[in-house]
Amino acid sequence: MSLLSTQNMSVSLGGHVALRNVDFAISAGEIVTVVGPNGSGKSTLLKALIGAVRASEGKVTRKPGLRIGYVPQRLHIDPTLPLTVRRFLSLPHKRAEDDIAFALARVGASDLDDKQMYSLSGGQFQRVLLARALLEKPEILILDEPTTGLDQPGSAALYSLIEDLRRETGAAVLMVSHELHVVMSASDRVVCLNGHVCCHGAPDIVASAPEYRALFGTGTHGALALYRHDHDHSHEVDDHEGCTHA
Ligand SMILES: Nc1ncnc2c1ncn2[C@@H]1O[C@H](COP(=O)(O)OP(=O)(O)OP(=O)(O)O)[C@@H](O)[C@H]1O
Repeated sequence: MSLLSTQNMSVSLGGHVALRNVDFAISAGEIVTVVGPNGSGKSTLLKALIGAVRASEGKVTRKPGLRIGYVPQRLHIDPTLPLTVRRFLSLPHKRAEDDIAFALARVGASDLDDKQMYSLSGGQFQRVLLARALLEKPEILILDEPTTGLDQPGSAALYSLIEDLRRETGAAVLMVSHELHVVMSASDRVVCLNGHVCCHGAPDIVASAPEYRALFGTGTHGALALYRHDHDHSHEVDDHEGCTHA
């Protein structure tokens, strides 16, 4: 059974159709990456899956009682608000000190617990958000462009941490990313969005799909070949429906 899925889902935001007729599913333990141009509905898909925005048509199905750890694309913290990392991790639910210490240690951020949230670097902030997601003991981690604002070594370290967490906890990972060559190599499946699902499937299949190339060009293909890992498991059937370009 899928952890999360959508059936023929459309989402309208302020009269604008951000997503239409999306069929999507993610199963336990999978790493699925969502790619697509700016404004193609990637964040909207994630928000619909966690229930933060409503489907205007179709539906979203969640495994009953599903524990989700969500890392948003942006989180504005008022710089005038004194808020330590430890206190932040206890909002909105009070958390046990031990759980907070464990989550921070797990993301390599134990030394940050007394720091003010506004004083964190981009990479430290992302790790704290990941620690907060881990406090949910998630069956699925949902990450919206987790490496935004990080330099190349910083994003490589974060992706490697995400893979370690998946291996250790068995949690599925659903993320949005623009770093195609790195992320696609570490994903079981890639979903390419452009207001609807342009194509999806194993990274190499998507990278060579005409719909994907029409959106992203052919430049990443060589890099993908370099970074690709070997698959010893099977994938869903690929869907090559047509893609409309605005
Ligand atoms: N609250 C809103 N009201 C109206 N339109 C919205 C709203 N939120 C998002 N949109 C529009 O919906 C579309 C999809 O937005 P979304 O943030 O999901 O795209 P995205 O693929 O995540 O983009 P990016 O790569 O820039 O983060 C965009 O055209 C955006 O302008």
